[in-house]
Amino acid sequence: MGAPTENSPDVATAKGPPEDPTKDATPDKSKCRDQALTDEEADACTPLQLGVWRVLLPKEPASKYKRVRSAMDKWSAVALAYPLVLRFLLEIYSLDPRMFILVVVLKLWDGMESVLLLYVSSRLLQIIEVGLREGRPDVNAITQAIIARLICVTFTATTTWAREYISPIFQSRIQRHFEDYLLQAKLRLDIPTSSDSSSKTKASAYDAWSSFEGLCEAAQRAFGLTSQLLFISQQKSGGPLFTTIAVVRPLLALAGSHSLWMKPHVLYSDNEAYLRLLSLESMSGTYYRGDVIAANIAGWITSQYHQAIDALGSVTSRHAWEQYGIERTPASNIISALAGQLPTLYWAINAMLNPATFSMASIAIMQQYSTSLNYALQMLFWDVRQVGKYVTDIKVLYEAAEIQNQIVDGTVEYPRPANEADTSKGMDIELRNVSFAYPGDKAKENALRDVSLRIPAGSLAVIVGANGGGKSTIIKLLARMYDVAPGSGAVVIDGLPIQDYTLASLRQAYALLAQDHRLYPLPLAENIGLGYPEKVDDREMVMQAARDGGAAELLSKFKDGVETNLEPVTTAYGYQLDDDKHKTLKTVLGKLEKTTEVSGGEKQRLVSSRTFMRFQTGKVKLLCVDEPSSALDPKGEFELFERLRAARAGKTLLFVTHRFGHLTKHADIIICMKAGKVAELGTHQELMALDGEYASLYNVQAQAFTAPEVAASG
Ligand SMILES: Nc1ncnc2c1ncn2[C@@H]1O[C@H](COP(=O)(O)OP(=O)(O)OP(=O)(O)O)[C@@H](O)[C@H]1O
Repeated sequence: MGAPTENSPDVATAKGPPEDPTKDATPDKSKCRDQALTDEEADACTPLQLGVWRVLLPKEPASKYKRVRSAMDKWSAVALAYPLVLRFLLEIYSLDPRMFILVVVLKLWDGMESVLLLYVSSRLLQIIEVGLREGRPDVNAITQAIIARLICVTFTATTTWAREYISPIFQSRIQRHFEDYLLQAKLRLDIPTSSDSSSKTKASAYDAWSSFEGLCEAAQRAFGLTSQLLFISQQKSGGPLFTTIAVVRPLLALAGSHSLWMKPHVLYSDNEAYLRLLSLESMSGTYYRGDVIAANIAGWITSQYHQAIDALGSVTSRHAWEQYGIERTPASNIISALAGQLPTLYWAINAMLNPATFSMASIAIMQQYSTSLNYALQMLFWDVRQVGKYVTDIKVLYEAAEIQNQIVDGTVEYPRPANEADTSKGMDIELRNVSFAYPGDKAKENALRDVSLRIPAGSLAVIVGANGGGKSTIIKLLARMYDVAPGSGAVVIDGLPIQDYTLASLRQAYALLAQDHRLYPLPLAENIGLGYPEKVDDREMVMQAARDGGAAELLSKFKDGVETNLEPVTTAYGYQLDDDKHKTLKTVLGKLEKTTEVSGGEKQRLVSSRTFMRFQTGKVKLLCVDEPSSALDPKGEFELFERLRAARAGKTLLFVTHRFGHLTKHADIIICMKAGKVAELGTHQELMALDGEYASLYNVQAQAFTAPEVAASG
């Protein structure tokens, strides 16, 4: 992104007079079309500009009738989801029936207690009123009312405590249950499905709890409001007319309330000056520290930052959620405030028409009723509006287990019986006219273009070529991390299309060693042992794998040996720690946060050991090695390749590398890739004789050792 220019619409606005935050909050279709939206997308959205923020809302139907229909459709969808909600509630009930009932009863009681408090308070006020009027307080009645109020308050405090005490326990039960369910749902997803942004993998166990709590809350509010309405409408100081008047204000407030928070929307900033500010600000963080210091660009960052501030001018960056609710005129605020005075007006008119009913207690009671109803209604509307979200969350939760993987499982077990395919030497691989583009890829050219090649069982094949040539993509297709689209060629394994085999059996026969493998946040023994999960606890096998992978020496460096967890999950968190006053706490926090660092090469050795552990299954028929040696020293690299070659019996070996030497010398077949195509194919001698792409890549590296000055210094 370049610096803001005069032509940038946002920057141009920024230089104008201070702007009314809601001024731009009008549909602005032309601007929407200016952005990176297709015509179809622009037609489906209503864009708003709120300061630096651009908000895209789904288009509402134009006519009022259609809007009402659309709202009704939304609610009928919520209503139709009741079997799912019932399933959800029954599932939670079955986790702990007693606790479920307790939580629900306590919630409903919460709704009732405001009515009880209203009753006791109004009773007390009436007794005091009578006492004042007669000049002689009814001590008995006052005592009784106060005792009743104290009991009521104590009971309320106890139930509140019980709710607070029980809720976290039940929340943990519910979350653990759904975490377990989601863990399984997510673990079964393949790479294209889990990276698909539209997939339902965003379900969370916390949402399960909050949906349950929210549904209980909505039920409690509805229960509470109904009991209040019934109670107040039957009181002398209340009555049906008063009740109706008292709910006018909250109803008006509801009709006039605009909250972006509750609406489906997409929010982003398209203000170049603001985006530049964010980028520059992020460069002050620890992530860029080293680069910023080395390049000595602190001064440049500061000056660019000031320029971006000037360019932003007075355009507000206050969050769009806060800006959205601001009205353009005070009209609705005034109407709502006046509506809030209706109960007082009612009381005043009533007092004038029926002076006998006039009393200080009655006005206090009315005020109480009206405040209580106002609050109960607002809370009910708030919670009921959320019900749609809870129902959606519950749907998403259950859909997580039903997501169809994009990689469809086959039916044939690998390896096939010996009479159908001989796999004793390893896996036989063929790519027939394969073209492949990554899902959602924006590149002009496919990652692979009409690639045909054959790697006979037991061969040592090496793929070389320039960056982005498609080398790793071939390996990913062989692991069925992705599938070739129908009609774009075929990957054939031992004579059958790769899709025919069951994924589990195929992956057992496959070992992948790549440069970007991660260490799991588990002890090293498990990190290595998980190459062969069934034998993960067999320390002898793990140590053998560590020796083969070149990690044995490294393991002996750690106090806890193979039990060391290099990257444990950290939960330590410090809050409000002062550098001077809380030195000890800071030291403790520092220790808790500390992870053990190992070098890139050492990490690679641990990951390589996992591959050697996998060899011990005896089922590996294809070993794919994708540049695992970039972090290794030359000796480590040589030893790794030698040990991998030594373990090649019964396996096809496929290496991706940029380094010519040990591997290319031993290769039965070299595949030279360029821009997604097979540029050349053959042995080292054959390709050198061609004097093409391979020879040119080889010569660049060879020159470094044969150039005259090197030869002279040697
Ligand atoms: N996950 C992905 N999504 C989209 N495009 C990708 C993805 N992975 C790779 N590509 C693109 O596919 C093309 C081939 O990538 P590939 O990783 O196979 O190249 P390579 O030959 O292994 O490169 P290198 O030598 O740099 O590792 C590149 O243009 C790359 O940008």
